Amino acid sequence: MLEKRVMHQIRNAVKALEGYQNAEPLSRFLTKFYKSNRQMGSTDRRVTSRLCYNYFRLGRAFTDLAVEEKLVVAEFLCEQQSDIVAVHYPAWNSEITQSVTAKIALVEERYGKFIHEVFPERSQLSSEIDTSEFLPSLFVQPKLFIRVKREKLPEVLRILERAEVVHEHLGEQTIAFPNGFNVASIRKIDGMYEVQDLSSQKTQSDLRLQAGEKWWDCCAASGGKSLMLLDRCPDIQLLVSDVRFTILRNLEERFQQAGFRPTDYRQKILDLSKPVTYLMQGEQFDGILVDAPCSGSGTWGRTPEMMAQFDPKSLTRFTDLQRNITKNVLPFLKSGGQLIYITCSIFADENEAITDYIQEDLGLKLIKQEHLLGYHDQADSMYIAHFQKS
Ligand SMILES: C[S@@+](CC[C@H](N)C(=O)[O-])C[C@H]1O[C@@H](n2cnc3c(N)ncnc32)[C@H](O)[C@@H]1O
Repeated sequence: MLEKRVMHQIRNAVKALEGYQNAEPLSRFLTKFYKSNRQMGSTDRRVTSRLCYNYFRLGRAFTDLAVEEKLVVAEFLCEQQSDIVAVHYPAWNSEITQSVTAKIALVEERYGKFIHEVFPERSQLSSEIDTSEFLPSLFVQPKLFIRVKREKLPEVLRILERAEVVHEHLGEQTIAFPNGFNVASIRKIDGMYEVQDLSSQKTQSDLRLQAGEKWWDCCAASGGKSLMLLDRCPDIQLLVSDVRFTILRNLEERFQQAGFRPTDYRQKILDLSKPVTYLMQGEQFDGILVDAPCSGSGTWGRTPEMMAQFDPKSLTRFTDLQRNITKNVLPFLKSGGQLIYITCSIFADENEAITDYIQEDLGLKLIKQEHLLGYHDQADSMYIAHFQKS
């Protein structure tokens, strides 16, 4: 019976993996896959998603193994209980609750060294990244984090406790939930929080903000960092911009849900890969936030399919864009103003090398740079550098 069920689970996962063409995020593909395979019930869908995500957590390792065998290895490394391991490799079943490091050793006993093959372009990693901690963390699904509005924290904590929801209050405004938790199902806290990774929440801890200051979030996307700025200091004058019109529409919706009115901020569509002087009417800002487009390599724990797909040549496209964006916003920063450069990358070319460029070529003074190493906390890893214009 168990064997039959496991065969069925593997068949579903293999079918999904064969259909996935790498052209879109795995989550989007799986939603479509389940729509066109309506016979799959909720358990089938849950197990298929888990198997596919675990499969991609092996990154570029085990390329010579059959998909079925790779699934067994992935389940062993990523899970604490697995019928697939129990059926296909019972010798590992009693070891499955061991630490990831111990399980890596067991896998290496059977297949030889593999851990350094998981992550692409390891030689490019910022020197701050400790691979002995980072690589094993790739087999652990990150947690879900929310940032609660300052004034709503006691109420949110009360509601979560009454509803007996498993959560950790990590201090200040941050609450963590086990991975896979559907926070939207707690309707009573609607509008009181934003889903935002722990490291992302830490990017503004050192920021000095004063009422009346003019700030520009120039790669705003749907406004995660901007909402945090306004939460810290609602009386700043905020401009948000992004190259994509559709994304700013999402921002408007999100700001509205968070209780902000369209008059609380201004928005522009700006392509900062080119100079934008003619569109900025001589504006000057006290602070500019550059949350730059990047490889996203610090977030691949959430999107492990990207590890296998990543094309190292795309790094130059990102680093050129990062240089151009920082250069093109600089004329609009007041003298004495702050520039905050952020990536969710762990590659030195997108982090320290851009910081060197901003200091040496653009002439800004580096105040502080920091890697927010999420692998200690089941969170994303990010980089932040804080500059001042003389
Ligand atoms: C890392 S995301 C920003 C995330 C956002 N700040 C947040 O906290 O949710 C980078 C953004 O840069 C934007 N971007 C990409 N190319 C750009 C360009 N040439 N000019 C301006 N923005 C650009 C992307 O559309 C994307 O929304």
